[in-house]
Amino acid sequence: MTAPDYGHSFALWRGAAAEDWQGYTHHPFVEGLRDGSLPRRCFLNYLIQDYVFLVHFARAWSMAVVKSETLEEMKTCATTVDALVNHEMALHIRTCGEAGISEAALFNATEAPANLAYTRYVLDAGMQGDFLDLMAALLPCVMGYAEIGQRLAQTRSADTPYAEWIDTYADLGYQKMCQTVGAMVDQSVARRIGDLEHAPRRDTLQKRFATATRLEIGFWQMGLDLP
Ligand SMILES: Cc1ncc(CN)c(N)n1
Repeated sequence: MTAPDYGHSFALWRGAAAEDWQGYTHHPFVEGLRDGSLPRRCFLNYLIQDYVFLVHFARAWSMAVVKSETLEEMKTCATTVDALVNHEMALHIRTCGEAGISEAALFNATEAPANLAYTRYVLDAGMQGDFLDLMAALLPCVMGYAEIGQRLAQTRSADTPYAEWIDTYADLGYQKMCQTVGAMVDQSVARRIGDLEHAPRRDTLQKRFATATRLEIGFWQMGLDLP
């Protein structure tokens, strides 16, 4: 399988967080989506939480619009907000709707602690830091699902009931968005701090990426550990 190109900064951050990245992208929840063994109630509970997650993630990407320094950054971040609220969430609304869960119920769902911790961590990264702090905390979410979607589309069981979920993230449109975001982050890094590998902020940014990656693991785990 050829590794998709999501940019140099992402590749550095991902490489330095390799063990956590593996734990995130190959979590038992993900394997359950791939082979179809994930219980339906776990999937629905995850989707409910993920709807709320996406609401707050859209807020974080909106903050990135505010913290942009160029029109190009602004456009890419605004497009990502649109992709989250108008496209990705459609999957959640449709699938939960088929299970009798209304959109109002999704919007008003009580956030699980792992969900709350993750989204507020990212929002805080943006409030305390700058555009790059925000990007380092946001990339595991965006690129991780792109990697998972691509791998699962190629290796899933023919009869997994989670094909629609997998296709949402394997989709060319989603993959292209990740490449655009990855290229933007490379330019944003170069513009603000030059060579990432030798920048004084290298470790801080790396830490933000690694923390968000571990919070993704916690999110999957929440999906398995039903209340
Ligand atoms: C928790 C989580 N992480 C990432 C994604 C992909 N946008 C998502 N929907 N949910």
